[in-house]
Amino acid sequence: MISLQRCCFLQNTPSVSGRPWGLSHSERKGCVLVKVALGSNGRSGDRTGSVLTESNLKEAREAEASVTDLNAKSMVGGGVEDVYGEDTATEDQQVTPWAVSVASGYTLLRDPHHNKGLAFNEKERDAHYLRGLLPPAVVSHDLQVRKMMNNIRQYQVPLQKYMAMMDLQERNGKLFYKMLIDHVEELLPIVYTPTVGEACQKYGSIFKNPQGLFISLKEKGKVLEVLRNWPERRIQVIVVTDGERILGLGDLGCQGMGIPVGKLSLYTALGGIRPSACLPVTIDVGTNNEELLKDEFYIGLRQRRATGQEYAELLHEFMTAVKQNYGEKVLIQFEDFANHNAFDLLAKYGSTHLVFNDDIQGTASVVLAGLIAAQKLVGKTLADHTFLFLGAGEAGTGIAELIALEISKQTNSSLEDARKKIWLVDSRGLIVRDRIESLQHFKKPWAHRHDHIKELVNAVKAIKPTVLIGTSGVGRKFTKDVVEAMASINERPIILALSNPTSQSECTAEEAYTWSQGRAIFSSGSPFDPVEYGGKTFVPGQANNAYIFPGFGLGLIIAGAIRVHEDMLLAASEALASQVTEENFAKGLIYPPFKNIRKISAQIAANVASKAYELGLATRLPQPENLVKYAESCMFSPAYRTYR
Ligand SMILES: NC(=O)C1=CN([C@@H]2O[C@H](COP(=O)(O)OP(=O)(O)OC[C@H]3O[C@@H](n4cnc5c(N)ncnc54)[C@H](OP(=O)(O)O)[C@@H]3O)[C@@H](O)[C@H]2O)C=CC1
Ligand SMILES: CC(=O)C(=O)O
Ligand SMILES: [Mg+2]
Repeated sequence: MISLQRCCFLQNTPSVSGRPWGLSHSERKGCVLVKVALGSNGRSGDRTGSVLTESNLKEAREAEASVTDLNAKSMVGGGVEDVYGEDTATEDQQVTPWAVSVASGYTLLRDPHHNKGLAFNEKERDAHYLRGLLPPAVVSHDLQVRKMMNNIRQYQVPLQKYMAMMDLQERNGKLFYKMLIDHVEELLPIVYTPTVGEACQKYGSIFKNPQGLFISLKEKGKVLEVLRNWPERRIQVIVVTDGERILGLGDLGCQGMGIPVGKLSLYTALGGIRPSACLPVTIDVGTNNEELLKDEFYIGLRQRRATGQEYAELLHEFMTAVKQNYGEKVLIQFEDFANHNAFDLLAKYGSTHLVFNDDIQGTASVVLAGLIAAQKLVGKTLADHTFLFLGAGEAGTGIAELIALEISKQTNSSLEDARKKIWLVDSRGLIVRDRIESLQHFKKPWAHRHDHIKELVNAVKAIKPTVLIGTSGVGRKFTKDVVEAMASINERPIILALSNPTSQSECTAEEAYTWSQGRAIFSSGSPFDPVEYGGKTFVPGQANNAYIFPGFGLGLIIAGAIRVHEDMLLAASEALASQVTEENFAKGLIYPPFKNIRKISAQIAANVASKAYELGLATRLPQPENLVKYAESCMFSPAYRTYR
């Protein structure tokens, strides 16, 4: 049967009568209703497949005709009859949420997947009932980008730029992605760190339309149904957070949604995954953030975080439902979970699902790439270095473990031996053997024999690291003393201040270069502008997992990988390191610029896919001959399509 009661989008509906929207103009006249074929259980049928068939089209037309009749009752005396009862409706009066679904005319202009705005050509304006809905000018995609960039640049406040970009994403997806691809270095700090951090802090106030799925404790027992409410069926990548450790900003509860949304827009712009294949998810189990719990604009569950069995059950239901709904090969990226859950989730689902923890694994891969590249600048192999971390959580121990793995492979030594050159400091000081009993499990491998040291500067003086890495989530911990100590030990100290957003960075680029008299090789998690020091310009690099996860995910997808393996992380690091050019090295950079990121992502994807084939974890057979070309050919293009 045809129902007027349910809302669904027909933009993916295969053409009926050769037209993309299914109904003729006369059929659409006054069209304001959704036409959804209901299954026997009353649920809508395949919402992305052929919703309208020839047999139910007749019914749809009849249904529409009855509405056209209603619309015809416009009153002559200036008023229009309130046929929908909108003027008289009150909250306690039950009404049906009728909605529009046909992607042509006014609706087409509001469909972000197909809207082209002023770029609709004359023929399309005729064929798709756009006449009068647009001003006469027809402009190119490029001009649209120039205009939007001009608009965005007028805003002084980064959050305004962020909101303008989110509005654009909802209005015209292809324009959003073209802008992001063409101006990646300028826009990355807006849609991603640091601005996305502020957006999450204020997400309740700026929230307009759902950009992803919210799965809260209220949905326990119904997660599969919730997944089915998402309009797209062919999901390939899910980024999921529970909002407990959003960047270095702590527990932002449900408002962490900005992170999966931002990460997935990078999956598309940087890694070429189709936007419709991306699903942002926030699991809401409450928040321990008292300010948010008191905030009238907070959009999440107003309760303290569920833990233990209640937490585990919701997560398990989600993981099971994802596999059931999207199959074995959907990639689930865990993002910004607190470390007391992150390691356990990765271990629990690593053998049953295609899962990847970006904070543990993606960060590790990007830092290892930078260190491999840095060999050219400092003339040392990885095994020649001594590493000291401030912060021994997901990022810190994740990076440490991958460095140790690479050293052990390079030197043919055991992992235990390789770990000996790596030291970590947490909030209580240097991690040493005496503390082993009280350490969380992921810190234990790093508890080497040494006297207890509380202060970082003293740890630097005692351990004499050649590489100092900040993963504490706490800003300004690389003080003048600390940087000067690094500079007194090393001709070219490697200093990576990875914590995000900028406010949490362990030091600024200016501090690193100034306090080391311009000798530091510096990169940070959030971007810093170039710095003038001693008559020279220093260009800081950005050590951010955004270099890795888009290409990594693309590699898994093109190979049809079913599991993530640590050797794939090493393969991604090698690919990224190999993209650093002599020109980059000459500027002191250990990462290539983001402006070439799609090319870089294709290289990473090819290396990761190749490793998946080698490990027998790939299911897409036969293996494409040229994986780089294949990866490039699979990438989403933001070019407009021409409509019949
Ligand atoms: N650049 C990038 O690509 C990435 C950056 N990050 C950033 O790294 C930061 C940390 O993330 P993550 O590892 O997941 O967080 P975790 O919470 O897992 O780890 C934080 C670690 O820092 C330690 N710490 C906290 N305060 C201090 C302090 N004052 N002195 C010394 N150590 C301290 C904690 O110690 P204790 O264990 O004692 O509490 C803990 O070991 C965040 O800001 C995040 O944004 C994360 C992933 C990627
Ligand atoms: C970059 C990132 O993943 C983080 O800061 O958490
Ligand atoms: Mg993260």
